[in-house]
Amino acid sequence: MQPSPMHPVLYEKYQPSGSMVPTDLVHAGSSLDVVAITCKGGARLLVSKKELEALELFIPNYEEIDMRRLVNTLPMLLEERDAAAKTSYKQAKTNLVDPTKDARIRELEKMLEREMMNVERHECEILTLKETLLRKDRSDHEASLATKELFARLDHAKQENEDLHAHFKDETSALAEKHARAIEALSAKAAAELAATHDKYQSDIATSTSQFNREIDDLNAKLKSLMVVIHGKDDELTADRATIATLSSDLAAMTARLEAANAQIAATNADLDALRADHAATTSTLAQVSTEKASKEENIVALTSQLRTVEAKAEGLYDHTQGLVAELAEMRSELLTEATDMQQYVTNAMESVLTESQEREKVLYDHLQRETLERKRMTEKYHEVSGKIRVFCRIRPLKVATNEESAYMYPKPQTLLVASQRKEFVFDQIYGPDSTQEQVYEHIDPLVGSVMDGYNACVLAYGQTGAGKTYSMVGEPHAPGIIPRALQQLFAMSTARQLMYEDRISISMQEIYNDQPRDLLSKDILTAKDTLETRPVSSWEEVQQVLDEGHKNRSVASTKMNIESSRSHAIIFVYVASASRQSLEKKNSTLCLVDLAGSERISRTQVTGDRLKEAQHINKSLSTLGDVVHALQHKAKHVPYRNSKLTFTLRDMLSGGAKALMMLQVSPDLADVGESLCSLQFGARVSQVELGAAKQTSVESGELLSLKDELAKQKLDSEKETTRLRLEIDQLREELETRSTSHTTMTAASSKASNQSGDENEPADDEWKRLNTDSEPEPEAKKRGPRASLGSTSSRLSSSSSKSSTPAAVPKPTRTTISRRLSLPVKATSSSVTAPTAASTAAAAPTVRAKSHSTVTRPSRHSIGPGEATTVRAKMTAATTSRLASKTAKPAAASSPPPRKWV
Ligand SMILES: Nc1ncnc2c1ncn2[C@@H]1O[C@H](COP(=O)(O)OP(=O)(O)OP(=O)(O)O)[C@@H](O)[C@H]1O
Repeated sequence: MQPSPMHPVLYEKYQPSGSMVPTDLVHAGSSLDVVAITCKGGARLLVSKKELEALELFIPNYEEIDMRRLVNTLPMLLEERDAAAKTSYKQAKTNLVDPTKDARIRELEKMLEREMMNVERHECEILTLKETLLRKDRSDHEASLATKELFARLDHAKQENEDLHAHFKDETSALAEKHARAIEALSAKAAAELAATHDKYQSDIATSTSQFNREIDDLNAKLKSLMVVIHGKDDELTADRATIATLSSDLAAMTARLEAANAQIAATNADLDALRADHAATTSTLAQVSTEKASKEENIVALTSQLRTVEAKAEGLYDHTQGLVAELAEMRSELLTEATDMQQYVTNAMESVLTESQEREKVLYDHLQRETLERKRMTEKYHEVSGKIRVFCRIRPLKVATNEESAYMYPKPQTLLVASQRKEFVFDQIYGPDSTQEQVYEHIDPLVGSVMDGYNACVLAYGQTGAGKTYSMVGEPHAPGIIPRALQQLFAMSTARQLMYEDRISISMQEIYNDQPRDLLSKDILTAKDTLETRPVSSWEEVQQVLDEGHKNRSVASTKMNIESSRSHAIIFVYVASASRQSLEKKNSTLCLVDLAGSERISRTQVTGDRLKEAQHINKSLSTLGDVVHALQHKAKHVPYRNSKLTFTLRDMLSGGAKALMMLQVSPDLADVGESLCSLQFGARVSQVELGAAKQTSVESGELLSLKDELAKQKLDSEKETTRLRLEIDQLREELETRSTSHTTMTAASSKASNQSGDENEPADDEWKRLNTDSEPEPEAKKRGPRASLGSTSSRLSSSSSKSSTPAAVPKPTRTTISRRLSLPVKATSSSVTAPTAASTAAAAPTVRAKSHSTVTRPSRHSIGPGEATTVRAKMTAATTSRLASKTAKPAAASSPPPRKWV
């Protein structure tokens, strides 16, 4: 068999390392006119001789060229060679025509054309196969994309499932069903989608596989047919074998690729299996969830049934509760009514308790008031009965300028300790530097009140100069002292009892300056014959005016110890004449308020001139006061009242007829301790004085009036008796004259006895005369005379003699207006006192001396009463005396006390 002029290009790669060309190829090449050439890299290529010729013609260094390039280039080279050969053939034909060769050439040309067509067809087939493979790749890619999408959706479904699951846990039983349905729907949908996708994918794969298989089958069939053609054509198609081999190798490659695709498909299937497993797991989870759901539903059913049971019970309970609520509302309304009643009851009870407690409180307060008053009364009574002079001690505050400590301590109540001297003094009251005027007056108030009950009372302030006597007695505008308070109290009491009593109050003021009494209202020096000017006052305003007037006239001077020192003893007499509107009883009492001049140590004050004289007089009068106190303390028979004008003026107040209180003023300054000690010792002595029980200066009552009638009757009887006795005496005288002289001795003895009784009043007159002329102490023998009775002051004040025309020559003191002591506070209550009428004033005990200094007779200031009583008493005395002396001598004349004068 002739080798074809055109061999298909077959190439094979051999080992460059000297491996031999296969013998069959060598053989085939030789037999088929094929030559094996070596290309670049030792690759062996089988080429036909024509091709070799063309290579040698056009590419002589073909051994250095890549085998593939050579293979690709070969057809072109052949065409070139053919074209060159044709050209040369045409030239030769033109030169030499060979019909056999021409036919052969034509035949070869046709064969070549056929072969080329075959090659083109094969190439078309290969392209078709490539296209099929590409389509398959695309379908694989699409399948993988679909799978990915499916996975994504599955993940999404899983996520949703998880979300729903998470939500499922939190949802209540009411939402469980809905949730489960959603999960179920989603699961079903996902499963359906998955199944659909899977089915589609499977069908796609199956379609692709079947198509591919069909194509492979077709290709195999075609290959087979080709092989058949090739084998059928045997030698002619040897060249085609290479092509078939190439195609086979391509097919093998494609098969490998197909296997790879199958492996990929398997992997995809594995993924699908995994997906299925996931799906199965999801399905099992769903089944579990469904189971749980079912169990929950069962629970819900059970709970629902329980709920129904409970609801049924609740309904029953609700009905029961409704009944209870109604009952409760009823009870509540009942309770409310009861509570309202109770509240009302409690309110009423509380009100009644409150009212009761208020009444009780009022009763207790009244009781307390009564008790307090009773205590005061009892205290007063005690002092009244004991007749002691009360001593209140007051310590003035330290002067601001001096920053010293106080000289005193107060270890116990009513006790004062002079720290530096270690001496203790006990007084009825002790007022410290912080004490107020109110506190002081609180304890003086009962004493002043007793004046309205008919007692005489005296308050006298004693102490060293500057110790606060005037402050306590007079006070200051913002802190009134004892005098204004006492007068206000008297007016207040008078107003309070005006329905029961008719009170008339009048005032006298005097000072004793340099042992010379002076009327502060009339400004006159008082002599023995003078009486004090008395001003009736009916209101506090009037009192203020009188006090202001009197204080303006006081002797005050500035000293080293006190800027405004009182240089005289100031005495205020307040006369109270009361008449009971019911029993017609009358009482006259006097309140004596004394602001003594202050004692001073002349060596310390170093005063000279008038001040020295004043100081000497002050000290002397105070020392006579000490003598009086000493005498009273030791109950001496004679009390030296007459030794000074001061003691003589105060004799009634210091002799048992009055309640006396001494305000002992002391200075807290350490420098004044010496003087203070003297004052305190004096106060201690005074506190031991017992004046005797004070008596009410009662006077005239309705009983007394009837007694007076009886006395008048008795007087008539006694006068008759006297006449009868006189007759008897006359008869007896005649008998005596006619009888013997032996009766003369008896008559002489009776006349002697009569003379003795007439001398009894002499000491009082002597004393009176002595005091009028001389103020020196009386001899002891003379002091034994009877003590001046309370009536003496009254007698003094009731003197009808006119004022002495020549006052004693006393040096006038320097007078300073003490404005601070004049502005005493006004109390509205006092102004309401009814002013006594002129007639009643005239009828009252003190007879007022007019401003014109005309002297009028004033009855006793104290207790003696009107002239009738004195007359009755005198007549009774006369009757008794005449009765006693009826058998002895002539009756003695009734003696009345001589009129008492000031000095
Ligand atoms: N208890 C007190 N509270 C406040 N000040 C007081 C008190 N006692 C006295 N004083 C003041 O002390 C000073 C002297 O007082 P006061 O003039 O009353 O003394 P006195 O004893 O009357 O003196 P004299 O004997 O010289 O007249 C005054 O300025 C007075 O205001």
